[in-house]
Amino acid sequence: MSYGRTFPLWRAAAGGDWRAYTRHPFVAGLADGSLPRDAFLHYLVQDYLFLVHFARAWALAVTKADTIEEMRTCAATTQALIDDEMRLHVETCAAAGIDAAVLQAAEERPANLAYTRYVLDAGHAGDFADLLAALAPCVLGYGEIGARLADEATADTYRDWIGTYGGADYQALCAEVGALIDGAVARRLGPAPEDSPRWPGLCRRFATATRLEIGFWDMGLAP
Ligand SMILES: Cc1ncc(C[n+]2csc(CCO)c2C)c(N)n1
Repeated sequence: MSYGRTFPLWRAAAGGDWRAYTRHPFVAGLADGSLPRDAFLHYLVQDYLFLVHFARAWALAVTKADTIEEMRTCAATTQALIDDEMRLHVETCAAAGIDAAVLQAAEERPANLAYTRYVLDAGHAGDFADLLAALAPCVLGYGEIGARLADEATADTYRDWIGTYGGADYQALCAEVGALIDGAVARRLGPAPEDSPRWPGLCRRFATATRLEIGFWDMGLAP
């Protein structure tokens, strides 16, 4: 999956950390069904809290956008997050006896806090491009993982999760976000963004968020 022009460059700049994120043992356990159920549910509860803050980050992106088209994509992503993605969490947890009140009252793990607040700070301290560089590993990494597992999964234990991220709707969102990033970077860094003095900083933001994704999977394996 390339999801545009910029993402493959940022992914390459993240080096081995990208592979450690997208081929983490947690991901392998989703693919072959060996991930213990309690680890998965613990991850989902933390991920619900994560999504609350990611919805805030995409809403912040609306306020940092420069064009109506950028605003529209960020507003649509905020809504999809709240209405579609969070539903997977709420419904899967409800089926396991974890109701909405328990989800909302759960305590955030430090790895979760670190990641979500890093992304929000990237948006507060920087501009739209900084925020997108911090958001990209999350959106596009899950797209890459979902597409691969849709092909390679050997068990259907976690088919709902895999179907959410490997499915056509989510893959279309990834293509849209990839195009949003390409346009935003071209608009702010010019036609040869790799030559801009801002380029290394954006690569660094992407790489940091990638490491925080690894930390999130690690946390998932330690209920
Ligand atoms: C730790 C963690 N990383 C990424 C995602 C995936 N994700 C988060 S927000 C969003 C919608 C668009 O931003 C998507 C797909 C997740 N759920 N949990």
